[in-house]
Amino acid sequence: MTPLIEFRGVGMRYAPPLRRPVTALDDVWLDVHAGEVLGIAGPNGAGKSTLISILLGYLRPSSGVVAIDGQEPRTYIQRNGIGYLSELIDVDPRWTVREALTRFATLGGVLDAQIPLRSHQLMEKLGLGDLADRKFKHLSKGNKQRLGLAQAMLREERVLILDEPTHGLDPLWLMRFRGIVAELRRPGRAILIASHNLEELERLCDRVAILDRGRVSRVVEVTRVLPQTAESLWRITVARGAEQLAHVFPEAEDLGRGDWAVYAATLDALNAGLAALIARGVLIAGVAPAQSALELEFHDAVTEVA
Ligand SMILES: Nc1ncnc2c1ncn2[C@@H]1O[C@H](COP(=O)(O)OP(=O)(O)OP(=O)(O)O)[C@@H](O)[C@H]1O
Repeated sequence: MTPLIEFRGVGMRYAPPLRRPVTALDDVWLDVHAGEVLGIAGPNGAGKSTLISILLGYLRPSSGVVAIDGQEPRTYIQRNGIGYLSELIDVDPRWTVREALTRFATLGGVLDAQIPLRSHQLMEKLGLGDLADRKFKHLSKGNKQRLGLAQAMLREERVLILDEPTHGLDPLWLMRFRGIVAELRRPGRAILIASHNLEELERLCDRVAILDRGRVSRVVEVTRVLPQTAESLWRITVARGAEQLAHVFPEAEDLGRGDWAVYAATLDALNAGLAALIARGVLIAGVAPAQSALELEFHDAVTEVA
């Protein structure tokens, strides 16, 4: 199956006047298929924004080829449009939420007759209904982010790019956002999410590309299967009987607030240890990997810069 988005040996070198050139992307190969949600992670300066700018047609790569549905990004976007949530949405501070959405819809080519209903639906979905007449300058950061999401969803584009989409969202909207992304999934659509929040990416994406200093260091298939490494670190939360821990897990480390870090080589060993603790009267309130599988991959993939 041909990917909907293709990066083929893409390089990007900035050459700012009077400053040393910077290689922001170096030989990037990446495919995103229709129906897929792909995460982009990487430390500061890894090249995430540059990659997105190239995909949006704002920048032309210095080398290699980027194609959306087999076309050069600008050509594809002129013909089909693209859903895009920028890291920080910025509009005329005097516009109300309704005005902003209407203008975005007009610019995006939504038919005039469909704009009121479409705007209304999205304002309701994103909890902006009561804020429809509030000016942009009076919106909180989270409200602005939800307005940004609404504008990115105005049209049923096949490509959706979300740059730090959960920035500023409160815990309630963070949870709702997962449902929104699930709803946005379509067999014919590719969704790209750039974020520093690995936990979010792990929940939302099928695969996560980890960028490090301009290169795709690795692409991680995200599964909800717990890591089965030779030696795994687990966080267990103990409601009662913590003094028993050292008998079963001699290297248990107190993380505070009832949380303990314990090593167990396998899931079987972990379960045997938990059973032994329960037999000793320990009341366990929670068990989770101390680091998620994606966090472990991220730390392995990203080399520390001295
Ligand atoms: N316009 C520019 N001119 C010169 N160098 C630039 C320019 N834009 C980005 N860079 C450099 O390119 C590299 C990649 O930057 P980019 O903004 O793409 O990274 P990022 O992964 O999005 O970082 P962050 O997580 O901090 O937003 C960095 O070294 C950055 O300093």
